Amino acid sequence: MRASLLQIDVNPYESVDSRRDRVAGLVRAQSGADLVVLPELWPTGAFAYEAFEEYAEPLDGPTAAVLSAAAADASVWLHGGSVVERAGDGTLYNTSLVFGPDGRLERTYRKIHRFGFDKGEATMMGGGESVTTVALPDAVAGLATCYDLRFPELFRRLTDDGAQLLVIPAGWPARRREHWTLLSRARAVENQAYVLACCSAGTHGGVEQAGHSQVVDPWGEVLAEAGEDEEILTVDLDPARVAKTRADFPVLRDRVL
Ligand SMILES: NC(=O)CCC(=O)C(=O)O
Repeated sequence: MRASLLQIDVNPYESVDSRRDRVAGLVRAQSGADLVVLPELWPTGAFAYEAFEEYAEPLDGPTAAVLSAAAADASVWLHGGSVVERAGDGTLYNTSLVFGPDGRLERTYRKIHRFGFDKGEATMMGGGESVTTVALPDAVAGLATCYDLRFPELFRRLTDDGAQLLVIPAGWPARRREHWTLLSRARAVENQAYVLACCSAGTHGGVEQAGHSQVVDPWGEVLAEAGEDEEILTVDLDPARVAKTRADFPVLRDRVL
């Protein structure tokens, strides 16, 4: 199973429309992959709070349309990172969209843990309530977004629900980069699962992004790690390694709580 993580530069040097077109072109170029992953809130950047209202969109909005077409053209599963969703009642959510290779929207996930303490998404957005997995042809993927990474109980729930890959789009700040790479590895080791952690690059809303997207195997080995600039990581995964790791070193079996 081949996965491509697109570490997109979210600097505000291009409009949201041009970025959508550029990202769609990058997705179309990944036709050899089985799964393509984008970062959190890549159209605006995760810290461009002032742009959230303007670019909020329904689940069949402009970003979904562009991603659906790109997934179908490349014939790939596409985890489209996340968008600012405007729900029917007007509430905003940080919502991930997963498309199948025919361009159909197969799954959505509303970020459960909102970041921002007393501002930002914590006050502007609603929190998701559903722990969400999606069955890909070769593996079950568990969905989480950025700040969710700090909450191991979510990942244990995903593992209990059958997740073999933990897919985490993010807009993680560079000033906490050590936490990003450390926690990504920790979630892989403690759940004996692949972690596909896809961050953005660049600076927006005054926040420099961590980059350093990485793919970690079920033993905690980093198979690939990006630098700080826009970059594409392409990695071959063997989902059978998840079952083998869990059988050879059965810590999940030995849980007490
Ligand atoms: N976009 C986010 O969720 C940021 C999370 C973050 O900055 C942190 O956990 O640290």
